[in-house]
Amino acid sequence: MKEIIIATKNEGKAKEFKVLFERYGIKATSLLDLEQELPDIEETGSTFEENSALKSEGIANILQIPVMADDSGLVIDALDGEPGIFSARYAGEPKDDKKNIVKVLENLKDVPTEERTARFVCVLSVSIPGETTIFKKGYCEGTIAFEEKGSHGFGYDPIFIPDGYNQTMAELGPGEKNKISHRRNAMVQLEDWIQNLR
Ligand SMILES: O=c1[nH]c(=O)c2ncn([C@@H]3O[C@H](COP(=O)(O)OP(=O)(O)OP(=O)(O)O)[C@@H](O)[C@H]3O)c2[nH]1
Ligand SMILES: [Mg+2]
Repeated sequence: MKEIIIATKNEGKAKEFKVLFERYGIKATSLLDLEQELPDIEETGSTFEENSALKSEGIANILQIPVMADDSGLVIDALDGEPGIFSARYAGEPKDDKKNIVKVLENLKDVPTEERTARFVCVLSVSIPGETTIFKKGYCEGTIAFEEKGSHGFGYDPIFIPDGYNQTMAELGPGEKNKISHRRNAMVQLEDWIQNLR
C-alpha cells in the first residue's frame, strides 16, 4: 500500500487523514505512529501557510521523503479573526480543547446569532526534498453555537454549526464531517498529486 507521512501530532487530525486517504488506497501515517521521536516544530509563522510549511519542510528535511502538513484553525468574524492561527493554544499552554471552547463562548456571550459567523480554515502543504513546497487551502463556513453539543471530532467541533445544518460538527460525526470539512475541501484540490504518489 502507498504511504504518506503527515507531520502532525494531533490525534484528531491524524484520525481524519487516515479516513480521507483510505479512499485513494493510501495509508496516512502521522508522527504519532512513528517509532522515531521527531522534534516538536515551533509554529513561529504569522500565517497558516507559513506554519504549515514549517511543519512539512521541517519533517521532510529530517526524513528525506515527501511529507504533508496541516495548519488549521477557527476564524471568528466577531472576534476580528481570532483565534485563527492561535486556535490550538487560544486559552494558553498546554493546549486544551475544553478551555479553548470556554474562552470562545465567554468572548461571544453578548454576540447575537446573526453575528456569530465563522469558518474553519485548513492549509495543507506538501514538501518533497529538493522541490518547492505546494499549498492548498480549504474552508468550512458556519456559526458558533451558544453551548457545547456532541462528542465526535476534536477542537471546536462541539460549538461549530456548519452552514446548512442545525447540529454542531461534533453531533454530526465523522461521516458527515469528512464530506464538508475544511480539511476535505483542501484535500480534494490535491487529488492529482495524490494519484501520482508512489
Ligand atoms: O473543531 C475543530 N475541528 C477541526 O477540524 C479543526 N481543525 C483545526 N482546529 C483547531 O485548530 C487547531 C489547529 O492548530 P494546528 O494546525 O497547529 O494543529 P495542532 O497544534 O493541534 O497539531 P499539529 O498538526 O500542529 O501537530 C486545533 O488544535 C483546533 O483547535 C479544529 N477544530
Ligand atoms: Mg500545531
